[in-house]
Amino acid sequence: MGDQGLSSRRELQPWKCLSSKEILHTGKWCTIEEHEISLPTRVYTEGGKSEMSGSTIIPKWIWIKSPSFINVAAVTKEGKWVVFHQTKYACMKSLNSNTLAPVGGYIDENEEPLVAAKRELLEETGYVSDNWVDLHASVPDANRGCGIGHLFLALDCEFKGHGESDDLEEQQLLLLSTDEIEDAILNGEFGVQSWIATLSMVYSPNAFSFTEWEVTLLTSKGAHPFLRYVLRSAKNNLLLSSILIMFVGGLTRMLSRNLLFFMSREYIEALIMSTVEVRNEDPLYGFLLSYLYDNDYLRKTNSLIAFTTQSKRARGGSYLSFGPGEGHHIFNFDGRRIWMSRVMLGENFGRQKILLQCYGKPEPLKQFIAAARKHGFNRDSGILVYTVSMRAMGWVTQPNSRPRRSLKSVILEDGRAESIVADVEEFLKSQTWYQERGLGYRRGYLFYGPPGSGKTSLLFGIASHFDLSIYSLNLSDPELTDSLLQTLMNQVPTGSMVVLEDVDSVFVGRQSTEPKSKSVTFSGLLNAIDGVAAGEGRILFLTTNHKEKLDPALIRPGRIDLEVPFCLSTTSQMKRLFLEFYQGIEGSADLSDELTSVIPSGQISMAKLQGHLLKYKIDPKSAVASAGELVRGDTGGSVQSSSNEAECCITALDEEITRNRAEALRQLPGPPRRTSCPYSLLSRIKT
Ligand SMILES: Nc1ncnc2c1ncn2[C@@H]1O[C@H](COP(=O)(O)OP(=O)(O)OP(=O)(O)O)[C@@H](O)[C@H]1O
Repeated sequence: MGDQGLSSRRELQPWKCLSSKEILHTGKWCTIEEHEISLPTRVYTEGGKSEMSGSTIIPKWIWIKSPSFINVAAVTKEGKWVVFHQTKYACMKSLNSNTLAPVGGYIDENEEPLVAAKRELLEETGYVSDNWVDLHASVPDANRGCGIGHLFLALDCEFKGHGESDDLEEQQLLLLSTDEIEDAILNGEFGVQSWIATLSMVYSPNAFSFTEWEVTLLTSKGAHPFLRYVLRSAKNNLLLSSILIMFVGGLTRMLSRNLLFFMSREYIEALIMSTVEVRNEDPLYGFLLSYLYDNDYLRKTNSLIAFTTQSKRARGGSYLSFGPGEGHHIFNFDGRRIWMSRVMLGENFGRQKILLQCYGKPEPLKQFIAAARKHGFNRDSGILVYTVSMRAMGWVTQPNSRPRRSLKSVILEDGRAESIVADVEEFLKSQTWYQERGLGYRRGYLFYGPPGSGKTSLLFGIASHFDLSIYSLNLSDPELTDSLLQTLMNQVPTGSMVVLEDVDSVFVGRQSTEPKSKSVTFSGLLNAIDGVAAGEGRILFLTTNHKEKLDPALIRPGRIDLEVPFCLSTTSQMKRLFLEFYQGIEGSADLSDELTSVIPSGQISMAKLQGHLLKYKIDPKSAVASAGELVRGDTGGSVQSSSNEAECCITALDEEITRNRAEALRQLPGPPRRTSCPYSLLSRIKT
């Protein structure tokens, strides 16, 4: 009707507010007013013309005043979009869903919108930017007002420290790629219109002042800062702008979206460059960091990160190391140029990756990684101990996380350590044997006995001897759930040791010692040990001071194949520890006899004796002279001791081995046993 369909715009008559009355005031968040409105009336005449004809009065037009606000589309230097995954009251109540959200917040009284935008960006995310683009100001509600929304684009954002958001909702900071933002907009993941507007205005090729090519250039990782500068300058310079827009815009429009992809940096990179990615879950990650620093590859870098590495050589057992900081680094390896990026994944710093790139085939990268690995293993070659990071929701380790321990240094009754080691060895070489018989390729050991009797020490001795990694689980971690435990067990590589220490402190019988905790249940633990998800080829070690508190189901054959008792020190153990300690000192042998005449067998733990000897490092005579204080009124452990306990303990081990052997043989299925049967070794253990 009338002037519909014309592209030229004619002058329009605005509504007039004749009077206003406040009907509700709730402090700074909301004031509701009644406005008396005069509404100009236009009538359309024949021939499509229109003219004003008086006015209509609306006596009570509801008008809402609420604070103006800002929204910021923030893009990091690496080309990632900083957004939140949030639960918002209105989105939940009206749309029944969580939402993605850009940075946003209300403008304080007398505050400039840009100042508010900078403040909110820092407070909410910890990022700052020197490159701001004022996108637009608009009202959220066409009829009722509700303040003004000022929309901004912040480019080249840099992380300066953790934000201190005063937002009330639960939220999670995300760093998304441009593709992910596009998908999220199109999939309706942003639940508020001003947010969609903020991001679309930047992203959409035609919607606002930036072309798609410009956005790609402005937000792409590694875009040359000079190009960014030229582009932004061009926005303020008519001549340069025209040339650039003619050139870039013309080119962009000539090419279809798909063609643009083929010109993209990623595609060109994929064509001419090789990339290797290393995640921090892998020990290689730590090896790479140390290798880069130790070999001076980072001399041109001024962004470093410091960390501590354990060392056998350095005093105090550790030394300071440096690695490349977050971001990009370039170095030459064997005459080849390598580009390296260290990237933090997601909103927390528990998960990281390193990207290594070079032109052409990946050979230089492979050689570089092999060299870093060798360097890592050679440097101090400690044992890799993996623990669970709840932030990373997985296993994490550092190179050389624990120094090695020789088996010789763990003093048990003669031949005991060797027997257990032989059992592990037989298991490690019997994978085919297990497979042929359809048996789960798993073995479990229970180390039980008083504190300080060498259970943990033997674990590390075994790991060092076979060069195995240790995956250590803390079952009492309240964050650890049944399903996470299953996932973790499933991730343990073949031929690794899984260690659950002090199980009795988590479960007495089937009862959790922390009844209110949401952590692992007893059945969850059993499933993780031998359920479908239990890792193949893993060796399980449970340790406890109180075997009697454990539910028989936990240690039944199949879950635990060998129970190994540890005892308070026997006479022969004490003698050997003493002689090890004072080796080379004359008269030690006689003194060791004297020591064992003062301390009867089965009275104190090896840890306690070791602690005593440490007080007299070079003075064995005084160590023996004061040894009486060790046995006066103290058993050295929470497990009741008796003078013949050590001997009982030895007998117990013999019995365990016999029981295990019988049990194992009973369980063997069909095919005839071959000489490589792992249990053939058990007959060797029993002397
Ligand atoms: N049999 C042993 N031979 C050599 N050293 C030992 C022995 N037992 C204990 N020690 C020493 O005592 C300390 C504690 O030992 P360890 O942690 O292995 O004991 P544990 O049995 O695992 O104790 P807990 O039950 O409290 O965990 C270590 O420093 C270790 O060197």
